[in-house]
Amino acid sequence: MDQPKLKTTIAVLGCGDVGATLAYTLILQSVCSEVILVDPKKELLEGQVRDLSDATYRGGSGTKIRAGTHKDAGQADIVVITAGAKQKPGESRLSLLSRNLHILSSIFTSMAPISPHTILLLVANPVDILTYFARKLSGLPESQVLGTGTSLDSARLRGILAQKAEVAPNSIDAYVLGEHGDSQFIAWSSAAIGITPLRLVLPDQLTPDFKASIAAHTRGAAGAIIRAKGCTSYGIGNIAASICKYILFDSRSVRPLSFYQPDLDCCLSMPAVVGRRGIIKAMPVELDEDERGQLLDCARGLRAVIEGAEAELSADVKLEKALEMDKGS
Ligand SMILES: NC(=O)C1=CN([C@@H]2O[C@H](COP(=O)(O)OP(=O)(O)OC[C@H]3O[C@@H](n4cnc5c(N)ncnc54)[C@H](O)[C@@H]3O)[C@@H](O)[C@H]2O)C=CC1
Ligand SMILES: CC(=O)C(=O)O
Repeated sequence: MDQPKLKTTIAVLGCGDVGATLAYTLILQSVCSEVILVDPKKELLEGQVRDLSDATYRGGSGTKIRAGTHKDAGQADIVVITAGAKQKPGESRLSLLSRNLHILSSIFTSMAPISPHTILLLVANPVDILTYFARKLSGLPESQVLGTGTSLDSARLRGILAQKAEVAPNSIDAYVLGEHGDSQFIAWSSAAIGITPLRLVLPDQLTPDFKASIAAHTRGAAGAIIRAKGCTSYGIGNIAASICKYILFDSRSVRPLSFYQPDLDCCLSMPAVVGRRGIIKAMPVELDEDERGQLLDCARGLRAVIEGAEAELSADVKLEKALEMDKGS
């Protein structure tokens, strides 16, 4: 396994609610030696850097924080993309696609040339679709491009199952897989507490109604928080920071992450081993027939969105080329 190198840099693109919370968590947990923040809102960027710097002066975190450009970010060990619009109450993640795909495309233009060793971690929504396009736009190997995917949904699932089973959340081994969005599904057939299958721990409770209510809770968690406070940031800040730590420390942790699935031709979440080179390998998963069907439905839905977005992106590129030619003539 690789040894962590001495200077480690994480660039966080977008320093709104999610980017700033992530940067704060990276500092508190001493994940890297340097955090570079990038945001076109100059005043906000300067304010966040000054405020976050104040958190580094006490307690010996050792992490330095500074403002940077997209070009600087392109040379970082990890680039975390939180740049983009967020959902308003009642809006779906997919409704952000057009806006956030344009932002993503402009980010890769500004970051070029990107270091061939950089790992890209997508957070902005719709995260599975943006992960798919980040892989194409960056030209990086597919193992180096990943999205937080259903890690946050899986954490939420752990939380609710821990309450029901009256055990600590970290004793729950259960995953939400597929899309970080409405077509996500819970892999109930492999859910366990310690080494005990969930069906033995909750023998009377594990009915179709119970499963449906847990799935609705998990799927609806973001919407409920956004209605209450306008954004979600702490859960994702902690999760994205942990993924950065798994990468830089080559920890080989197994997490549900969004990455390219060659057999489905899209990015969605399945369990994977995470280490210094990004996705080290996909873990084999046993799904029952119903779960397998849900996975295929999820992939079909994501493929349809990708095909629509591909047309939009190529129209965009054509328009940019036409404008360039116009300027040149
Ligand atoms: N994957 C997940 O589990 C989660 C994803 N999100 C997503 O994260 C994204 C960010 O959310 P918030 O931070 O709450 O939004 P926000 O609006 O507070 O911050 C977004 C920031 O991105 C910046 N930005 C725009 N274009 C940029 C560019 N080209 N380069 C760098 N920065 C740029 C904006 O100026 C803004 O400051 C949203 O798409 C949201 O849906 C949020 C929570 C969880
Ligand atoms: C906003 C979002 O994607 C989440 O909190 O799950």
